[in-house]
Amino acid sequence: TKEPASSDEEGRSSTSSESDRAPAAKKAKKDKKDKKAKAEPAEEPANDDGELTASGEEEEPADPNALANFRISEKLKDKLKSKGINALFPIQATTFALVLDGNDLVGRARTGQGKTLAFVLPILESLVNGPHKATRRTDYGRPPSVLVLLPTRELANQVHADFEFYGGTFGLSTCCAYGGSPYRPQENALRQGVDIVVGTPGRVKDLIEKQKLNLRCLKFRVLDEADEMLNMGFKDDVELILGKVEDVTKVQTLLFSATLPEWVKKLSMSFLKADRKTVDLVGNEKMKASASVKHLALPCNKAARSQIIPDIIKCYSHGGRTIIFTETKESASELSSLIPGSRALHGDIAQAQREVVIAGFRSGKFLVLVATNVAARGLDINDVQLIIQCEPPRDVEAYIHRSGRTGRAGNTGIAVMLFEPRYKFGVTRIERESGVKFEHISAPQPTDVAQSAGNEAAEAIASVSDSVIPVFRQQAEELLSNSSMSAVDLLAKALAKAVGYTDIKKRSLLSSMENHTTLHLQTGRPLYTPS
Ligand SMILES: Nc1ncnc2c1ncn2[C@@H]1O[C@H](COP(=O)(O)OP(=O)(O)OP(=O)(O)O)[C@@H](O)[C@H]1O
Repeated sequence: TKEPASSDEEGRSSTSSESDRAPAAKKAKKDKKDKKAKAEPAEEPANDDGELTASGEEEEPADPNALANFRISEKLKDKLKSKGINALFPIQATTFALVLDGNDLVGRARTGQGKTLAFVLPILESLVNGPHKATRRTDYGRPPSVLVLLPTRELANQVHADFEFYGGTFGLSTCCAYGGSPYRPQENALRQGVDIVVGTPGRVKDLIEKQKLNLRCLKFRVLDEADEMLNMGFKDDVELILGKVEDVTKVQTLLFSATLPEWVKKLSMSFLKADRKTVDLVGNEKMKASASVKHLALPCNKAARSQIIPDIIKCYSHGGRTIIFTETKESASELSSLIPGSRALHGDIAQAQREVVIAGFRSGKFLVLVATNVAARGLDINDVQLIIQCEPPRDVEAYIHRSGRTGRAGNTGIAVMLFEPRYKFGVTRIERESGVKFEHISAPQPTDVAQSAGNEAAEAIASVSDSVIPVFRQQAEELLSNSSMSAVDLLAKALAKAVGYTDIKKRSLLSSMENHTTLHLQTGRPLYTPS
């Protein structure tokens, strides 16, 4: 298998048939947008199996993407509403009927636009109320009806959780099959029979070869983030798994990603039916990365990274979560040891520990994750406000997916990319290939950072109980009477000390090095060099 912990996992508007064809930190205020999807062609309401209704009355009738306008059963609608989902996002609205009506599909939309539910919802409806209802097995020991392949274990877990949550409402069972975890529970579940298997290619291949996983009753196979599976060396495994399905006419194949490089196109030509549909909500638009993310570039020497990153976090994370991406596992571990309160995540960390780290980050036990590309794809974690990339990544897809961990589901976010001043061409390359227009900023100056820390300290004072006053009053009075300063100046000093400042240092605007000063020289007349 290619999944041992050592193999690092760093590793969409037109619908057509393929056969046819430093700004000041204060300025960067978080503004939550309306999460509602904007108008995309919605389907005709339909009735199915007596369970589905399409009254349109309980939703906002004006919204063509309201749940009521789709063949979604009441049970599932209730589940969606319990998560605050009242309308489909454009990628979901555009693909729903295509999948439910039995088509193979290639779906592409920018990061954070809801591609997961774009396949989860129609698959569930198809199995329970749609075309696959009649032939779906429900007996003990049944082989799965759905196989979803994803590049990383964390992502497999996340998609598994969605299928469990939404599929559970119909009594469908799901098994998550990924490497680095014991075989036994996965094999037991498969022996008893499951409806949906979500997994990473290495482990899925192993289970097939050990004859624990049988694909003969498959109705759906889904490839999510297919290009990353190629990057991680899963090409052969993916092709082998797809090739295991004997009667491809009975299987629907769905392929979703925010990026569609060449291999993915080839894959879709070889494994999807000739009359497959393509829904590409990115298309030839220049901007391939998330448009709800503010993309910033900041010059920073390698040596200054650990000094500057905490300050970037203070200025731009607005108290939310931050993910820092490094190019190597070593630098992820090293940087995390230098940034207080952060944890590392990469492919050399044991699987059980990786799960603890992700769970801790999701629940807010710690707010800064230092990760390799293992966290670049698909991860959907609430309130990630800031992404920092320590250097321009080698390929543009990595930039698009990493920066897409923020600004999800209609929210905004900030992505800061650091670069060595002498390698500025890396920024130009990402700009050219992704369509992102970076705003160039310089390192937050210590005064900016101190100011935002001071604001926090001033807010924190409100939470201090009055019980401290009698204890500290005498010192405060002595301080005031012995000093020539005003009470306000003394309080300012006390605030500074409370947030750890005894002095304000300068920082270079060019390299972010501390105690370096940037000089801007101008002459009144042209200078000619001997050359
Ligand atoms: N119709 C909807 N209304 C509101 N929120 C939604 C809707 N659909 C999905 N979401 C939420 O949007 C977030 C992003 O969804 P998802 O992870 O599927 O995005 P994605 O397109 O797969 O992104 P990526 O390319 O990064 O994997 C999730 O938190 C999801 O719950």
